[in-house]
This record gives sequence, structure tokens and C-alpha cells, in this order.
Amino acid sequence: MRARMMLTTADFEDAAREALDPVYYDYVAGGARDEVTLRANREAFGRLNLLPRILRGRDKRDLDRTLFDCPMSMPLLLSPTAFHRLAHPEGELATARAAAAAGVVMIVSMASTVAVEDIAAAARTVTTERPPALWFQLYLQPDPDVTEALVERATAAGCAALVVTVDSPVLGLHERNKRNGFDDLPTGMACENLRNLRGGEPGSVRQIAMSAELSWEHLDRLRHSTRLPVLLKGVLHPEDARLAVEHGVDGLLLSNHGGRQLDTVPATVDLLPEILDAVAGRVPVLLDGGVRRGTDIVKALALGAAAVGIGRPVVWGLAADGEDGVRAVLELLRGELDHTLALCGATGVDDLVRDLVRPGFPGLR
Ligand SMILES: Cc1cc2nc3c(=O)[nH]c(=O)nc-3n(C[C@H](O)[C@H](O)[C@H](O)COP(=O)(O)O)c2cc1C
Ligand SMILES: O=C(O)C(=O)c1ccccc1
Repeated sequence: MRARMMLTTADFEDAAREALDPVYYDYVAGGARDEVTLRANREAFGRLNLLPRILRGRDKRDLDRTLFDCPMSMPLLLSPTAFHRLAHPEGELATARAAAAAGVVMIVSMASTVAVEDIAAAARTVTTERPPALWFQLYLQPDPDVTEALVERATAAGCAALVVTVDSPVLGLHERNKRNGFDDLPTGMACENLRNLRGGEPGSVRQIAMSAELSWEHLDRLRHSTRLPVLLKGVLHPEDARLAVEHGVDGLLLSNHGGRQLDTVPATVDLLPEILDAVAGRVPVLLDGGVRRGTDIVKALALGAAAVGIGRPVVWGLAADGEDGVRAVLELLRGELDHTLALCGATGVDDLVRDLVRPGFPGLR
């Protein structure tokens, strides 16, 4: 049999589907309820068209960008995803090495199955000349002391920014997980960032409190307790984007959690112009949700995103081939990004403007 050619992120999803226990595949692939938003993220990119410029490009294009003092080899980062050891025995260690080798930021999930200190050590084995480019995602905890202990842990491990996920007053409901009876980690895996956080905590998934009573006061308290840049992940209403800036956040990661929280919210790329108008250039706006192609990255950047994140494609790479698989996913997206820039007549990622993107022309869907 001919070996499968791994040319696209979809090829990695196919390989992951074959490699993974179907229960874990469903956990990663799935979205909330009817999965309307999960599909919308992809469909929205599909509805946008690119209108390239001619006779103005260059042979070698600039892909690099610096955000919050973190140099990135391209404006693509690893959005936080939980439980990497479900996908591969090395879990987040493999992911971190791949991200560091590719020169991109990994946002470590609070619910990682390897401790953030060990993830940072793995990244350091690859990048010796600069600190590992890790940011840390957290859910604000109703007990501010728990949040503070987590932040201290992530900061001591060398994380360079905090990404606070605010779209989860309660956990989204995934009917795939219900049908499969998946509601906990298997024996031998734990949420290692929560183990022994303040006392003898076991690191169980249930230690992650989702609370509908969190308020801007909790965020203010965090904002004043750390010198790290704070980004909010999961702001969807433009009014909340305005409030977030007023409360001193350093950036937004525009995200609908990959269609995993409230179903039927809009696709992130459709919301991007409104959010950018609300923020009015005061802080960078990053975006994730449905990014699978170089053309998706170019569309989001041209509309004004400072960088884009990928969630599931990272886990597909990891499940398919560990560190090499994640690296391959990142490199194929880098290649597609560069190729798309060339075809658009752009000299680099800083040369993308809004008028490259048009709403879909009829017949081009
Ligand atoms: C398996 C899985 C686990 C996730 N875990 C987290 C998490 O722990 N924290 C968080 O803020 N977002 C989490 N997310 C959401 C991602 O950060 C991201 O917003 C989303 O996956 C982006 O969409 P994409 O998968 O279409 O690229 C998770 C997503 C998936 C698929
Ligand atoms: O699965 C998720 O999307 C997610 O965000 C999460 C939250 C808490 C624990 C594990 C995963």
C-alpha cells in the first residue's frame, strides 16, 4: 500500500481518527450541542474570498512578528487545548518541543496533563538561546487564592503571558461525550498544574471550578496581582471588548472555544471587524476557530488580526506522529501561509490590508 501523503491538516485529522480511541477522537473533534458554531467557523472562512494584487511581491517574504515582546517566526500560535496525553504518551512535552522548534508560541492549557514546569523544560531543550515561548491559559477560580497560586506557578515556570478564558461560566455540553460516557481522565493521567497546588490536591479534572458568579472584580484582582500581559480569551460581544480594554487587558483572543461552549454563536472571523472597531487599535486582537489553511490565516490577518491560533490541528498532529506530527502541521501551515502571501502579491505578513478580503462572490463558495 502506498504511504498516505500528509499534505494538509485534513490528512492529519484522518490519521488521528485512525490512531485514536474513538471516544477521545470525539472529545477533540466535537463541539457543543448541534455543533452549529463548530461548522460555522469553517464555513465563514469559506465564504470570504481573496482579491490579490499583482506585480508588487517579492521572492523572500517576511513572516515573523513580535507580540507582547515574544518574537514569533510567524503569526500562528498554539491555542490552549487540554489533555494532550490522551493523544500521545508524551503529551504536552512533545507539543512544546515542536512549538519551540518551529519558533511559535504555545499557550499551555491550565488542564494540561504534564506540569507547566516540565513543559517549559521540554521547550528549553530545543531553544537554548531564548526563553521558551510559552503563555499560560487559566480559568479564573472563584477562590482568588487558587487563581493566584496558579499564576505564581506559571510565572515561576517562565510563562510570558496569561490568557484568561472567560467564555465558560459553566462547561459547554458535548452530546458526543455524554453518549460516550467520557467525563474524566483515565487512570494514570491528571491535571498536573492542579496537583499539589497549595496542599495535597490530586490534580483531578473536578478541581477546575467553572463559576457563573465570576465578575470583572475577579479579573481586576488578577490584573493587579501580576506584571505579565493579560489577554482575555472568549470575548464575543463588542461591548465586552470595550469593557475589557477599560479594565486594562493587554490583548484579546477572539474565540468561540472552537464551537465548544455556547452553540450558535457566530464564527469568529465574521465577528472580527466588529471587535476590531470596538477595540479601536488600543490592544492587539488575536483570533482562533476553524483555521486550517494558509488562506484562512491570510484572511484573518488581512482583516486585522494580530495572529491566529489553531486548536484541533495540533492535537491531530500529536495523535498522528507525536512531536514530528505537530511540527509537520506547523510547517505545512507555514508553507501555505507563505505561498498564499506570494499569490496575493504581498511582501510579508505586515503587507496585508483589508481590501484583500471580499465577501463571497456568488458561485465561489
Ligand atoms: C480538545 C480541546 C481542548 C480544549 N481545551 C481548552 C482549554 O483547556 N482551555 C481553553 O481556553 N480552550 C480550550 N480549547 C479551545 C481552544 O483553545 C481553541 O479556542 C479552539 O480549539 C480553536 O478552534 P479550532 O480547534 O477550530 O482551531 C480546547 C479545544 C479543544 C478542541
Ligand atoms: O475541552 C475543552 O474545550 C476545555 O476547555 C476544557 C476545560 C476544562 C477541562 C478540560 C477541558
